[in-house]
Amino acid sequence: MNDLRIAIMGAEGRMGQQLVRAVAASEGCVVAGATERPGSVAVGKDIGVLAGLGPMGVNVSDNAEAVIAASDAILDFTAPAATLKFADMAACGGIVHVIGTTGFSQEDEAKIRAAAERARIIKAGNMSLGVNLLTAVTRRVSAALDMDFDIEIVEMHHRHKVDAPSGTALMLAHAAADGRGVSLEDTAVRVRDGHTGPRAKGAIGMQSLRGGSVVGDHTVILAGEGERIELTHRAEDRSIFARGAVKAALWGRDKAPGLYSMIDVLGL
Ligand SMILES: NC(=O)c1ccc[n+]([C@@H]2O[C@H](COP(=O)([O-])OP(=O)(O)OC[C@H]3O[C@@H](n4cnc5c(N)ncnc54)[C@H](O)[C@@H]3O)[C@@H](O)[C@H]2O)c1
Ligand SMILES: O=C(O)C1=N[C@H](C(=O)O)CCC1
Repeated sequence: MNDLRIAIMGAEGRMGQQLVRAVAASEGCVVAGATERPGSVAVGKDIGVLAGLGPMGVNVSDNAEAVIAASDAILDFTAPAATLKFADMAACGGIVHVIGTTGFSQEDEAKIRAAAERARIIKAGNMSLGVNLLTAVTRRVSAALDMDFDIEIVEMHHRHKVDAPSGTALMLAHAAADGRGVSLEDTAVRVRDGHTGPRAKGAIGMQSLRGGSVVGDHTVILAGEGERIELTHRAEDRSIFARGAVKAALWGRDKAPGLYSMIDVLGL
């Protein structure tokens, strides 16, 4: 089988750099292209040099359409507006689109579902093995406990993060809601301020902290009368997300068009 030709979208970003290194270190795939937003100082530069690996002979382009047309898969950790454009382009080519971007609206999510009728999209708010295991555990524990246990999800990220709650917190909240057999839309509480009154029974709370260089911490708290369970994951290095994204691209190469998650990729 030929090596999977992978393009990195947003190659200059915190995740973009990790993705270049992860693809270069993996068997069965090559870095075939890289993009950045028009006007970025990275455009025209060798992606291997930018990632600290030495020349790779692949320059960063601001022409996403051309890069996608020459790729079998794209790894996309950019921004919602960019990801929606890439989803259309990836759907035209029927290629694998790994979406790590977070912060989508409900309308954005509907557009991604529509693109997945033609592309093979693997999308997750967190691509690490640990968080996807935590997601599976959260679903199970939430199913086992009754509504007398209050569920709160606390996340902390670095000062540059622009969306809240994190994509991971939303994944965990959806898993808790699924486990309980309720809809997250009906039970989520994202903000508390002022005279809130007592906690509503069955609410699933999410709280976001921002500061410093924190890569990503998440805790699911299940608080009952006289006892409390806390399930925590701490990301120490962004390479865990990048390795998951490469695994997802390789997994997706022989799949039918559709919208998949890392739970599918990892078989959890
Ligand atoms: N799913 C996961 O496992 C996971 C892990 C880490 C980060 N993320 C998410 O990935 C996204 C990026 O995070 P980051 O910390 O790398 O951010 P970042 O700001 O460092 O990187 C984003 C990059 O995308 C580029 N970009 C924006 N629009 C573009 C366009 N139209 N074409 C090409 N490039 C474009 C930006 O110039 C920037 O270099 C965020 O949504 C974040 O929440 C997800
Ligand atoms: O750094 C970020 O931004 C991260 N985003 C993802 C999220 O929103 O959960 C994953 C963790 C890091």
